[in-house]
Amino acid sequence: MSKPLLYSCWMSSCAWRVRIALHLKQIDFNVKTISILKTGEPGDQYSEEFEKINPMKYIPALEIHGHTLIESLSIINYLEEAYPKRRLLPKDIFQRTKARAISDVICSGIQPLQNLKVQKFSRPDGNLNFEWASFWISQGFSSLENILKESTGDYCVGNEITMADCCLVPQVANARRSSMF
Ligand SMILES: O=C(O)/C=C/C(=O)CC(=O)CC(=O)O
Repeated sequence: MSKPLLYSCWMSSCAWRVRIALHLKQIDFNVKTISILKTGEPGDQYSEEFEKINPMKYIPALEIHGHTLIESLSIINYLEEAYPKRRLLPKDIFQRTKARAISDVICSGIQPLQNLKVQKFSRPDGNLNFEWASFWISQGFSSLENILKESTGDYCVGNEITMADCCLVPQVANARRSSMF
């Protein structure tokens, strides 16, 4: 079998979630870089070639076993089912639901509000809008802190790494990049 191929970019928090999951599950993979932010020209996610990979024009996408998977959480859920060895969801059903909920909060409630295209659309000059990004990340993190108070141990949910941690770490990096800290 050829190695899985991840369409990724160093600055993409969405792709980073999947990179963490692949590494935790010790799955060897190749990377095809999609530069999502370029000066003076559209990022590679807008190329005709990449639109065929993911019509949403977002990374990540993962080519694996002859299939192309999109959306970071769907990909992580696939990895969890296909490669159960190093679990990313707790055994307990309520802990599992918490891990999924925290992942959803980050992936649906925080990150999309500071996506590159959203930041650019929020300014008349079409440049990145760090003030906008910081505002929404800060709002989201305030709520997330309260959610984590109920679930956290060494990690987001209890004392085992879960998919919630795969989502949190890259989001903290996004916050740093938007000069929140
Ligand atoms: O906003 C865009 O044009 C593209 C976004 C993505 O490809 C998703 C992504 O990686 C967003 C991020 O984590 O920065």
